[in-house]
Amino acid sequence: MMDYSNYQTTNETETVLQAQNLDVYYGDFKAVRGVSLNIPKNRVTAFIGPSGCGKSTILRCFNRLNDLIPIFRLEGQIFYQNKNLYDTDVDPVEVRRRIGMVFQKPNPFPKSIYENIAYGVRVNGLAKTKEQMDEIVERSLRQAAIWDEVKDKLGQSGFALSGGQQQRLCIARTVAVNPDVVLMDEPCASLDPISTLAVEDLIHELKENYTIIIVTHNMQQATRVADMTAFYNAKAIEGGKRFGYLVEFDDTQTIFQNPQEEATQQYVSGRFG
Ligand SMILES: Nc1ncnc2c1ncn2[C@@H]1O[C@H](COP(=O)(O)OP(=O)(O)OP(=O)(O)O)[C@@H](O)[C@H]1O
Repeated sequence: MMDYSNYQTTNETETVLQAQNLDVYYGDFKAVRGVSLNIPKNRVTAFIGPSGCGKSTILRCFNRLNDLIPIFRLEGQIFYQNKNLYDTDVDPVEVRRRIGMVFQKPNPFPKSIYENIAYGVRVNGLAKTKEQMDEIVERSLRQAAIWDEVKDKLGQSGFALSGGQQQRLCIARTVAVNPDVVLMDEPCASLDPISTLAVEDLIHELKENYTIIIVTHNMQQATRVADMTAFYNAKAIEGGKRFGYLVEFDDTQTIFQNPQEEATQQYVSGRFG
């Protein structure tokens, strides 16, 4: 298996997250094997690959979200700014503030638009006054390119928005607590094409301030939004199970136009399986 932990990208930049020889187990089942890669700062990295190759599993390892699954176990290391994320003195709640997550289905809180943003800001003690809170709410909604659509109805329920607006509200909620990294697990999977383009435009803008990792099944989307692309594959083992592994990680253009591995070539050209 290829080891990309020392891989230098052509868009050379600082590394924010580094996975080293990552194995992930669900109970006795080793779902992901031997993943090593560096995630570059202020870039968009896409994870692509067939169903079950472990894209979401690996993504969730980066903010310790799998800790919530009792049978989950990880071997190997993940370093976040050179600190092992799984060290015993690391607080997973603080990890999830600094490494935020946007899910496949928009999941606003059953609260007002304003409160969807204010809640996390308040819990994290990031606003001292009402004015500061108002400022953070506005700035976050502006960053998520939804301010103009909601500024006159901040008191209305988040559920009253369209799916695409709800997803941008969830992105605003994520950036409101000043993360470094935003993980996105198929963020456009439940959106129509217009909303998808709005979220993709937003991803372009967000990378100025944040590092983004996006899982996507849509290869055009990877070519539109990602600087780097990691292609994972799944290999069959005894008992009808499959494990996921990293096949190739490179600039998006190289992955789509001139990959090193035959399997990558087949996947990106749609000749797969
Ligand atoms: N909570 C869980 N408990 C047990 N096994 C799990 C759990 N979550 C994922 N798996 C297994 O881990 C493997 C990787 O799943 P994962 O969802 O990470 O893949 P994926 O590439 O994101 O797939 P998809 O593209 O279909 O979302 C699969 O074999 C899956 O069945």
